[in-house]
Amino acid sequence: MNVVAHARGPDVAPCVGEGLILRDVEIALAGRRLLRLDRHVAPGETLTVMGPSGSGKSTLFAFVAGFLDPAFTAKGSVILNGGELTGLAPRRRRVGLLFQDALLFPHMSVGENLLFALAPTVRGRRARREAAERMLAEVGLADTFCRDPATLSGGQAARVALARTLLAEPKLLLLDEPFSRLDQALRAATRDLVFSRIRERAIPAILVTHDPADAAAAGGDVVVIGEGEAEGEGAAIDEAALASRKKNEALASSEGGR
Ligand SMILES: Nc1ncnc2c1ncn2[C@@H]1O[C@H](COP(=O)(O)OP(=O)(O)OP(=O)(O)O)[C@@H](O)[C@H]1O
Repeated sequence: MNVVAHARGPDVAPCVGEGLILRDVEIALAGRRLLRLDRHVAPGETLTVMGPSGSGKSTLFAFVAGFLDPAFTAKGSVILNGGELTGLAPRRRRVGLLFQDALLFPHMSVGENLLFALAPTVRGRRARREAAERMLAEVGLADTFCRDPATLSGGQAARVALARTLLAEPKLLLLDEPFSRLDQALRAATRDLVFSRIRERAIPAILVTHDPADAAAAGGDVVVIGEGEAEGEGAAIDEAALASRKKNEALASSEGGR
């Protein structure tokens, strides 16, 4: 067990090189700079990126995941757990993505969707099925292995998408407005599930959202990119993030004291 990777709390500094570093990342389109970022995201933390439509949020994800359109030029480093990602083929980057839509394969059962993504390190038909069943139980969907994805509610489909992403054992998660299609009640529950799994597994994550409540639930730093940045809106976002951070730190220190 890698105890260091799971250690958290205000008094436990992450080891050098852990997590995600975006170092002097600059992306330009037709010679005009779209965005610049210089950030460290510790294991289990989520950096929230906000900005108006067209400010480059999806482009940032494409760059980090390795499928940036050649129309853009990019500079800088993306370093994950000490290793440089830029230059690696997308499938070798171990980046998990969650989108607005669950994007489940409609011709496969829920379980088959999960098995499709399962890391190849789990060998043997039975072990693979058990791993998928365990993950479904973890997201509150035990006994849905044979279900047709078309029969799931939006919230259930979002949970299956999370389970599928986690089964691939990603080292980094990119969350592209994954809660925006859910109604208010489901949204809160799904957010809690996603961010608790991110913290438990000590995965660094980046969240793109337009909703300050998502940013607050993520609990990490918030960056606002693009020309549309409004002072008042930024301040409200920072306040929400700060309140959530304080709550997380209080939780972490009470856990550490146990
Ligand atoms: N393949 C492409 N070729 C040229 N320009 C592009 C391409 N893809 C996106 N763009 C432009 O790049 C800019 C950034 O787009 P991007 O999709 O990253 O914005 P976004 O912040 O994710 O927007 P939204 O919130 O609407 O999803 C926009 O001006 C967009 O029109």
